[in-house]
Amino acid sequence: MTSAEPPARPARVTGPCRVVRADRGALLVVPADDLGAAPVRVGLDRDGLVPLDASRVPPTVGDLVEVEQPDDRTPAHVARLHPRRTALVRDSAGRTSLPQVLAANVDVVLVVEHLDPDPDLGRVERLLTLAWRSGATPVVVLTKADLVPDPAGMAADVAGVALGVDVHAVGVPTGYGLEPLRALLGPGVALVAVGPSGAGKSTLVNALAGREVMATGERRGDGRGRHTTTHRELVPLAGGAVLVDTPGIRGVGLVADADALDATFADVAALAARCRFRDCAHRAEPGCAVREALESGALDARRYDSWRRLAKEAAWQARRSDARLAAEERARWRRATREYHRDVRTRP
Ligand SMILES: Nc1nc2c(ncn2[C@@H]2O[C@H](COP(=O)(O)OP(=O)(O)OP(=O)(O)O)[C@@H](O)[C@H]2O)c(=O)[nH]1
Ligand SMILES: [Zn+2]
Repeated sequence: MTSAEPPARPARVTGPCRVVRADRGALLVVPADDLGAAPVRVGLDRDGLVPLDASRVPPTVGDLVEVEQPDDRTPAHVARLHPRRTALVRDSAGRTSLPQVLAANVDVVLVVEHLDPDPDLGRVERLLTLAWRSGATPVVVLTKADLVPDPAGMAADVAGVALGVDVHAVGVPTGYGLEPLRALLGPGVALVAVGPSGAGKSTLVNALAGREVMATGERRGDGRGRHTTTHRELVPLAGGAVLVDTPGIRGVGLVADADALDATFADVAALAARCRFRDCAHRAEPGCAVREALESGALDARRYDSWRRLAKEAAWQARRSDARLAAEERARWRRATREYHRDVRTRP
């Protein structure tokens, strides 16, 4: 393990750096223009937060930070966070906490689903919504193509629920379909792979990387944690691309919002826009374009149910975050009122 310790006097890093791992008290960073460089540890302020515009936020893997070190005797510190181009978020369970940013500045979200057993279309729609919400470009990858007779036909079926998204079928043992995915690994492109356990995320990423960068299902029976304290979570791949792999991303749930749902379900959104009433609930209202499409068969019942379910989740999350905001607003008022009364009391 000693060989993995950083050198006693680490290389000086200043200027824009990418976070390759974020821990409670410190960041591991590499220069933004040399993502394959050996990571350097940079301490954080006591609160673990970093200035971003007028606020302070917890930094996360993938973040671009500005590191300053006036001279060799002063430890390097993080001066500020660059605004995030994209953010993969998880809705945290706490009542007061905001959605947790699992990774920042991800460019491509690989939505990984197996062809054998049959792909779960609802899960693909769910993960596409998560990907759209992040601001990154989703790409669907259907694995285990080598195990089914008609991977192209199955991919066409999935493409029917993944509007505006590239869908690729791949079989890693035979190399089937891997070439078009390699084309995604341009310089500086950051990817994540999301999907259910056993879908083949690690196998796929390792095949693209040409070496083992993600531990596969078989290799983790040894009881050793994959994540040691010096383990980077932003891993260089071939072609200058990087993979973001954290324990949290593997099992990420849904954070939906109305815009992300409209992107995933552009067909249903277009129908809903044609309903007679703007607040149509698509139940029994006259002039409901969604119900008409369901009845004529133009809209698939499974897809409609999937949309309803995710829309309900999104609405629930929106209400919950409204409740949080209201609670925070009340707390701010209480503080302000208390300070006002204190000021009045201490006035000469
Ligand atoms: N035949 C075939 N098997 C595959 C393919 N991709 C993955 N597998 C197998 O599926 C199993 C699960 O693959 P993993 O890559 O570990 O799956 P994962 O999505 O990373 O799973 P977690 O680490 O649990 O999230 C392994 O036994 C792989 O060998 C494929 O394209 N074809
Ligand atoms: Zn309607």
